[in-house]
Amino acid sequence: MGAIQKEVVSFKGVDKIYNTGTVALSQLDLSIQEGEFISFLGPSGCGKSTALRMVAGLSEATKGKVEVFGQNPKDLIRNSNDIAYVFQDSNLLPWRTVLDNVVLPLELRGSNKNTRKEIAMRVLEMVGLKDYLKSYPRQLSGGMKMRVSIARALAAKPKLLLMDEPFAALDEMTRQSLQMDLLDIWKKEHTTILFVTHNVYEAVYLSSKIAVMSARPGRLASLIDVDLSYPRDRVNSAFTEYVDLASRSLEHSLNRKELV
Ligand SMILES: Nc1ncnc2c1ncn2[C@@H]1O[C@H](COP(=O)(O)OP(=O)(O)OP(=O)(O)O)[C@@H](O)[C@H]1O
Repeated sequence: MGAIQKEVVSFKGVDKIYNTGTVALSQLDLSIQEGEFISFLGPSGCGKSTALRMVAGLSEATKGKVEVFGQNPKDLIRNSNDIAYVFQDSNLLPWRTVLDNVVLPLELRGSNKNTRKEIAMRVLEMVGLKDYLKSYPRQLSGGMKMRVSIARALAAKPKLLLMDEPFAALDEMTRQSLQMDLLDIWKKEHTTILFVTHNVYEAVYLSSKIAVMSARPGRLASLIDVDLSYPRDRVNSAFTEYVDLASRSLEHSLNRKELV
């Protein structure tokens, strides 16, 4: 008998119309369960970031409802550390060391100095940077900065990690190495991850589920369960089949070609 799954995020009939008149999302319905690694895959401008921002309580639905752990995301963000957000840019404070950047969210929550350091060491070890505590962001490569950013997000032990194209600016080797580490972290921390990408290979490599979005206004074009064990082999034929499936679904959603 399977374990009972708990709903982490729900979009119910969500529309988002910006005050410029842009319809970013239309009738988005989606339920995300605890422990899932779900990717939003879609063309540029289809509303992926808009959807993520709503989950983070940074933007509100024009119509419909977004809930996280059954609550309004704005309230949840205000009252808990349950949600953390990692952006494409690492957003580190240049005048703070690696350690001081990572402890920042804990500092803001008022936890004591020893606890902060202990937690920071743990998460920096997880991302392979425990020897860089005293370095400044300018002394790090792009991949290392992103690792610090991920460590900072993990420091508050979030139950839900939101990631908006975090590896988009990195070279392919660095991207692949961070993808592997992220999967290890996901397994270790038992967190739920909502990941935005427009890279089909990245979505198939990482996700337990892929939400393919259609071109603007963004709707859910299809939901793909990626039934492959981890770690995944990028040259395996089953992997390639999922890449084909997701690519065709994307193409279909752009109305360029009908599904065969
Ligand atoms: N604050 C805003 N005000 C007005 N329009 C906006 C705002 N934010 C986003 N949009 C518009 O809403 C649409 C969806 O944007 P969004 O950033 O969510 O797409 P996306 O799928 O994440 O794109 P990309 O992959 O290029 O980052 C776009 O047409 C964008 O121009």
